[in-house]
Amino acid sequence: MNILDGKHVSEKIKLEIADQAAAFLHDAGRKPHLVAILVGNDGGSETYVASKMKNCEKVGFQSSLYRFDTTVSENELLDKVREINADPGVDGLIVQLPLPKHIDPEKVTEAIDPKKDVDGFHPINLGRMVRNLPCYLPATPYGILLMLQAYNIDTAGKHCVVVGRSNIVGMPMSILMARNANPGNCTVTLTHSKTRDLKEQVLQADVIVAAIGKKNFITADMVKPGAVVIDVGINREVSDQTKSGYKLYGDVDFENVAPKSSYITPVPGGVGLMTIVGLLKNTLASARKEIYG
Ligand SMILES: Nc1nc(=O)c2c([nH]1)NC[C@@H]1CN(c3ccc(C(=O)N[C@@H](CCC(=O)O)C(=O)O)cc3)C=[N+]21
Repeated sequence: MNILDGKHVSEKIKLEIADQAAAFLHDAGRKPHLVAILVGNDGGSETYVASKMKNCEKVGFQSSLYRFDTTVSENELLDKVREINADPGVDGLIVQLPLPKHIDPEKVTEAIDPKKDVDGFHPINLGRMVRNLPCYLPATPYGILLMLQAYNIDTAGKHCVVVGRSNIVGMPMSILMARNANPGNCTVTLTHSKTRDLKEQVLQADVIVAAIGKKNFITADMVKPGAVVIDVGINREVSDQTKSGYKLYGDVDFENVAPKSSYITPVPGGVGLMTIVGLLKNTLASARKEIYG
């Protein structure tokens, strides 16, 4: 069993990004600039956005955070998105999800200029991804691809079983793993809450991507010996054992699955850290006009 070390890989890639950000500053006279919009004060969202901002500073990006109260109207939020779209000094814009119920996340996502959509959530970027055209890949799937690449894991011809069909992880991940690309070239099964005999499906997998959102959902009896296990879960539980007051659990029963796997991502210290790298790489690509010119 080998640990896919998100800490190590993300730090290494961040050094490369920092070099490229410094070169961009030298050439363009400004830093790559990421803007985040955060609505309300969901505990998870607070931590992730804070981490994104902190990592921007670390690699020499400018970052700005716009906060809104939960009571903000959809129109007010859309106005802010349009204002940032029009600002030539901004390269990337993300609106942290989830949003309060009275705001349609689809409307907000589609209001973001696809050229600044460094989350890769806009239907234009999604469509371009499906067609294997240059685009911003969604940060978490992108981070997973970078992790597989970092460890030279060859996925061609393998059977990949994705568990969970969310717009931000499971669905795009299933498309990326099936594409004619490396990593990719897998035979993909996308499973979800209505899948029958889920255990039998997952047992077929050479590569498992677990993105369900339930602690310890993937147990050792579901895993073929030698499988590559990618755990996207970030389930928080209150704990007085940690400084932060909470403990993170993945979707995989790590303790029992790890000995059966060939490679496995830990939580924390795995996919979450790579997600941030995906976002930083998209923001740099936007500043350098690599995707849309
Ligand atoms: N518009 C939007 N874009 C996102 O990219 C987005 C989002 N909304 N909503 C929620 C998910 C979740 N997400 C994570 C980012 C970093 C960690 C991360 O850094 N995790 C650390 C630990 C963090 C901790 O200690 O809480 C780790 O796994 O080691 C996790 C999860 C981005 N998301």
